[in-house]
Amino acid sequence: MVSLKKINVEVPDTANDRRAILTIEDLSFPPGELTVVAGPSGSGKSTLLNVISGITPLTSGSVTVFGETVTDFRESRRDAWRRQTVGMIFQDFNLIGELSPLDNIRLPESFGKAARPAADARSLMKRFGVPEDRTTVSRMSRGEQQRVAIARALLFDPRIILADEPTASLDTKNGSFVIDSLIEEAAKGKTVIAVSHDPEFAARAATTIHLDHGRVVRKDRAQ
Ligand SMILES: Nc1ncnc2c1ncn2[C@@H]1O[C@H](COP(=O)(O)OP(=O)(O)OP(=O)(O)O)[C@@H](O)[C@H]1O
Repeated sequence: MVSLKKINVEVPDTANDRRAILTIEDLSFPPGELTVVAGPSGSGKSTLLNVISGITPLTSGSVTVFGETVTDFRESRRDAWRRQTVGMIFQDFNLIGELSPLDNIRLPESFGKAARPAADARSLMKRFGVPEDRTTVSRMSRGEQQRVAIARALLFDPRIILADEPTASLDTKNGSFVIDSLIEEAAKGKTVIAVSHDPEFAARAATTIHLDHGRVVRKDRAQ
């Protein structure tokens, strides 16, 4: 379980000195489920993902993941924790264009030791239908690049998967493939949280959380 308690994130603001961009009293994300986070631009969706992964520092509050209060971790421990516990998938993929798909998938191995052994990158390529004959990812289509990004996010078999608009720049077929893959991961017991405006995503999620002005304004549970 990922639990957020009494979260407040403030940023410097020229007009008011400080401005709250995320305020959450109590919010939990259960394992084995896909949760979609929706809301207008600037409502705090990416900030919420970054709070869970420990990238954005809190002004106050705590994030507890499987019994560990990760907001108490020192930076180096949090980095190591993130590497082995959180898989991140981004709208713009964050791949290195000059590297091959295989090297992109293996990239997290070079960031330091992880507690869990890395999965076989070639098996991940097969599972996600990544073409094996491309020398660099810059020569791949967006749909193919997103498959590489998903495979990379799963390299250390993370218990949490965070995806920021992972279908936004994809056509319907590739978008559905991404949603299917994330639902498959949730079915294995992972906590999957995806920011998305895509109605297909929300329709297939166990829960959709709506944010506005940094606050949860609605929570829809699938019937
Ligand atoms: N480091 C920061 N410093 C100042 N303001 C920030 C910072 N990070 C985010 N913000 C502001 O916080 C608000 C929420 O940003 P966030 O990126 O979480 O929104 P979002 O819902 O993901 O938006 P979008 O859908 O446009 O990506 C925005 O007004 C943004 O400008």
